[in-house]
Amino acid sequence: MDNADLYRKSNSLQKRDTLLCLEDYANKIKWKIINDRVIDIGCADGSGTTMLKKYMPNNYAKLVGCDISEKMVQFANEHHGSGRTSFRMLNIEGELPEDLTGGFDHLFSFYTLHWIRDQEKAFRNIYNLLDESGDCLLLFISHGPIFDVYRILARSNKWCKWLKDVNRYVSPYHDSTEPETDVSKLMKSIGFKNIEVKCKEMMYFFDDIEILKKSVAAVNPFNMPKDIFDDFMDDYIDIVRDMQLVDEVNNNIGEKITIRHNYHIIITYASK
Ligand SMILES: C[S@@+](CC[C@H](N)C(=O)[O-])C[C@H]1O[C@@H](n2cnc3c(N)ncnc32)[C@H](O)[C@@H]1O
Ligand SMILES: CC(C)=CCC/C(C)=C/CC/C(C)=C/C(=O)O
Repeated sequence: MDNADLYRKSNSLQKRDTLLCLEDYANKIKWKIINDRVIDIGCADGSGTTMLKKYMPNNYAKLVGCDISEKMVQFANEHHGSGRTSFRMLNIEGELPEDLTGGFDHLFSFYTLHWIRDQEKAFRNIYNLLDESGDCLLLFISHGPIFDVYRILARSNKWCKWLKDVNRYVSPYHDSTEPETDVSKLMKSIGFKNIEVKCKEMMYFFDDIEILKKSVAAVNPFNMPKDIFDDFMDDYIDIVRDMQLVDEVNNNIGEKITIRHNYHIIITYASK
């Protein structure tokens, strides 16, 4: 996924949940009197990073959005970079650049950590990005039907060739019966303190099939030729229908279709 403009236009679900999370948790963040240094991991187009400003003191020192995608970082700098706000490449499960280590008072990450295979490395990096007594607020998917649909398509003769690495893109907690315990134990083992982990059941309704298709396309991780992607999406939607997630209601002004999306997210607050 590196189409920043498509993601910008098709991330209402992610934006809604990020705002709900910030409304609930922003008052837990231990803001300094002045010169807070803030980092956002997995910034994508940068609009979520900019949203953070509404919940931060105005006198912050710097706000750095990071992403593994060069295209996302370039788009974010062009559209949201200014003064104390900048964007740079960083692989949160890679080696930390020296200049970032211990450099932040607060770390945020929304809808990113479920993309990460090496959870221990990523959480250790989060710990090491924080200055002493720094804190973090993280939101990521634990369980979601999108991953079940990926797995069904990966088992089909038609799509197995393009989805060979399907489990690379399934949340590490999708099959877990105790995701809260998994995350809490991992963070405790790394040395985090004041650990709060909540698994929340969420529901979101897509107003029509085309909106759902664009939302799925915006986070599509599979590399396949453009000329077969529409067919892939049609088969994707057929499986969503088979899962009884599409409600077709006939009202007096014609057929109304909504797609019900039930999923679980993990929200984590902790300090160093
Ligand atoms: C679904 S977007 C979330 C964007 C934004 N945080 C939001 O909530 O709308 C996930 C982002 O994480 C980035 N990402 C995936 N793996 C990453 C990694 N290992 N390190 C840093 N960013 C990564 C992707 O490039 C993508 O831009
Ligand atoms: C009914 C159904 C399968 C809906 C999928 C909805 C959707 C596009 C979820 C996004 C999941 C995801 C990986 C988000 C992200 O990383 O931002």
